[in-house]
Amino acid sequence: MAATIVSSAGLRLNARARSSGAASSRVVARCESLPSQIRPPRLVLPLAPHATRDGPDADASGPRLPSDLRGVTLRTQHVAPARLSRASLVTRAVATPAPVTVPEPEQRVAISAPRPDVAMPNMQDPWNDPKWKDTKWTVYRDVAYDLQPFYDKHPGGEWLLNLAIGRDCTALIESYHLRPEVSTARFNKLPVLEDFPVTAVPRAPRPNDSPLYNSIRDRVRKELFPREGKMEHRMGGDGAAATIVGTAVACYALYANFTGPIAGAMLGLAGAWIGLTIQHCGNHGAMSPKTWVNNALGMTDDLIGGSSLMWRYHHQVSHHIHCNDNALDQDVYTAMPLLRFDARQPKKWFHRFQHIYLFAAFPLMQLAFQVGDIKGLFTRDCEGAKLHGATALELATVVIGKIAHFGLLLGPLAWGASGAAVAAGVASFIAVQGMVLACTFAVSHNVAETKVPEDTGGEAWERDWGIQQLVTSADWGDKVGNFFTGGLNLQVEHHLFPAICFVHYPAIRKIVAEEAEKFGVPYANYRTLPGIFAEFLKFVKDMGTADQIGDVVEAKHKNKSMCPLGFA
Ligand code: HEM
Repeated sequence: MAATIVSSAGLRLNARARSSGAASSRVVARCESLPSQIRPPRLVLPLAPHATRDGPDADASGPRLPSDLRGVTLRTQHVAPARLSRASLVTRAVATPAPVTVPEPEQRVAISAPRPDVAMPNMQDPWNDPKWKDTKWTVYRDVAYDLQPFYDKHPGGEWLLNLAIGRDCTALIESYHLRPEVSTARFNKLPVLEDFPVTAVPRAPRPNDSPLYNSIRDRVRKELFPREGKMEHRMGGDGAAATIVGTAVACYALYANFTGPIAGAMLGLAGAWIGLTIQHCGNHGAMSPKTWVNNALGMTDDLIGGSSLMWRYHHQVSHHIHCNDNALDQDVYTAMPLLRFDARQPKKWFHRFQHIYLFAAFPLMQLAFQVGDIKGLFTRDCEGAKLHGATALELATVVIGKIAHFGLLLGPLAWGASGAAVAAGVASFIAVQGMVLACTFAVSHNVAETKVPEDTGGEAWERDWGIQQLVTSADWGDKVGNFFTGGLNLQVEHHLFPAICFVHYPAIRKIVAEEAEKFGVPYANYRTLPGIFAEFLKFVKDMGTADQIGDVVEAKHKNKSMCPLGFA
């Protein structure tokens, strides 16, 4: 049996069904109509591998088929491919004989992407309703809670808890706590907000509904951290932290005494090392069991020119929860229109040169962050996530951080360095740090196999979160890369376990690889940084000319302007 399914984004799926017995046949969905350079060889249908959805009576809480395939009776089958290649995006499904229903074009529903922290259209607005406006509300699995009684008691600290305020926190809760039964049990002690308009709050993904994720996490708990409750998953990074801080202090001493482009470049390298490692892991609450240590290390981001507050919202709420989602992960769309990292974004004539001018744009990344941080302070919005829970102290860190950062950079003027030497040193610092950070961040989510066409997974919150993390991230290198990038080279492991200290990722990686193979989910893995960087450049070049796929999906920005100055 062979059928052609045309997706809502105009993709043509050739569903080949080979008879393998009277009752079932095997279907391989293959994406054929995209230009070869942007097309993953096979299309992922991110269904939970052991889950079934056999028609309209299936459990409503279970995984849902991509909208194009609704009507096709599919039952997923556990398949262990003989060899996992970095480019194989495979889902095989066992189909019970049933007619393949191809939706007519007019029946196709455009994917809407309500912004996660703005009221759904035509619903009550708990963010602005005086009844709820000042409540520290959160929604966990369709129930609204008041977090106030837990405010000073959260073992992960107040700043992380604040991320949950004013949104559906399900994905944050279930991806951050290694013992989900402990963290979710705490909800039983929190006041339920009975008449809260829960349906007005856009739903978050539900990691605990992912069999793949649950399976990996169970093994990580049992095999790597059997002494449960001892917080060992947040230990082990002290030596790395001391080395990195020591290096940064030494580089600053060099810069202070020999101010100029070379010392500025050295300081830029040290700043990038901080940015990749201790600030990142600290802001995730994963460098230490002590909250104050995580907060202090997290604030090194402010010293190197970023903002720890903006980073927590941007990175953890927007990027981690919706990794590589075209409309909800701000890392995908904020580089537009300058850089096009996704074929679903509109193409401009100059994108064909982006693989060249990218080398001029990346060194300026930090300047873009500076503008974004200041804007975010006024708008209480970092583009991908509103700062609903940010306290006055957290907001103050943005201002204090900028003063400290520029104070350090311009400090040599106070003890006699010339303006030209300081200017050269600062320029060199900004360019080197920006280049290193941008390159290291970008490769992990911008190679061909990390881009899954939008319409393969249904609505953002419906997708299997575990599979979504695997198929949108790529690993490279091993322990050495892990030390120098704070685990960002093992991006898949980092996305699955953001609250585990990076020193444990190489061990977790073995479990991830085995489970991915068992579940038949592709796991992208490059041997070296140059290897993945070459693929990244090729991908950026391809994106410069690739035809646009489908409609542009944008998050809806109802209540967009919260800023008295009219920003946003
Ligand atoms: C919204 C309600 C939340 C509740 C009820 C809650 C509950 C808890 C509980 C009970 C623990 C101790 C866990 C254990 O001992 O195994 C914990 C730890 C922790 N929480 Fe939360 N939490 C919430 C929100 C968050 C958020 C939004 C984040 C991150 C963005 C977060 C990050 C952490 C971290 C990093 C720890 C440290 C220990 C660990 O890794 O389990 N929590 N939380």
